[in-house]
Amino acid sequence: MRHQRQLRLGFDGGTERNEAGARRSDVIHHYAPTKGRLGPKKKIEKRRGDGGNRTETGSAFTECPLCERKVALSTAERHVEECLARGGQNPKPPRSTRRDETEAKVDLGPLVPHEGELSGQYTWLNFISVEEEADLVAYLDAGRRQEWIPKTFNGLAFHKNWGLEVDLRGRTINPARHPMPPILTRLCERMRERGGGVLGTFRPDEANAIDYRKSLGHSLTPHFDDRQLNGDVLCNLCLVSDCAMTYTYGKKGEARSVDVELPRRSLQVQTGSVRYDWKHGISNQNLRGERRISITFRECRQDGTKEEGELGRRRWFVAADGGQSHESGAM
Ligand SMILES: O=C(O)CCC(=O)C(=O)O
Ligand SMILES: [Fe+2]
Repeated sequence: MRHQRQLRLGFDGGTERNEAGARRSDVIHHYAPTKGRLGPKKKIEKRRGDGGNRTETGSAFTECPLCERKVALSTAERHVEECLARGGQNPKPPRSTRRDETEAKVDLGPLVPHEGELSGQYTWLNFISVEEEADLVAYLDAGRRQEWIPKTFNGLAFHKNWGLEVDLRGRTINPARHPMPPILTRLCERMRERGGGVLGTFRPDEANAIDYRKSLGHSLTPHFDDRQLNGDVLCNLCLVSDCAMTYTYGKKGEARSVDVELPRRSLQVQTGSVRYDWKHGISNQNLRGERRISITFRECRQDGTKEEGELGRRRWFVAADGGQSHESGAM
């Protein structure tokens, strides 16, 4: 059965009319998507007066009523247009049940792919030596440019960051206040030069370190690193002690979960399905030692900023019913 759905679209303060000349309160599209997966109650509706960055639940994401993917408010307009053009077909169906076709063809170099269902998850064992690990920890603890600071976002721990700064609330990418230091850029070069096809073009321009203390109850709550502002590849360097990272897929109650061991001095790579379809987190009990440090390397999607600029003039206010997102994961 096809459901008639209502999509109410609008523009932010100062822009009373869209390009077609319609008043913003008049811009209502009715359409019947090809799939009837959504109930008739489900609608996207604009909300006025908050700059268009947050839904009523405070989320920077909303659910597309057509494909049901979570999309950033800042990119919702383009997404819905593309989705409409596809007749409501999900533009990126979850890939969790199949391995990326590229995986078979790419030279993996030292990357060991997950043996089970986590397509796009790789481990590079002994990415750094014992001496390099000691130097890195000493560098981080010396805190000459930045001290460890407590964080509450995505779970309690201490953290610091380098390189471009992703503002998850404002949906912008800002210049670096703390440039990536040579001790980290050397590691980025190693990833690119020795990491085979998966990392061959990886040029991280941001990194964050997290310092977990088991006795303080630290953990990493399940999250996606930002799927609009961060790039396709994430690399987590593991220091001081081992842990198990838990990947979860699907809605609460019916979610599948898979634990992956992350040995100290290894580099974990997340891309493809594991990066986009599975949340990742680390429970306190899965920290194997009293202290664990991770450094996560990412590429920012610079086009995310450009898009934000282009859309700045006519931002969408989109609030999906109950559409609170668990995104906003990246540090
Ligand atoms: O601690 C880790 O290994 C992962 C950290 C992480 O997921 C993040 O910073 O987004
Ligand atoms: Fe993460």
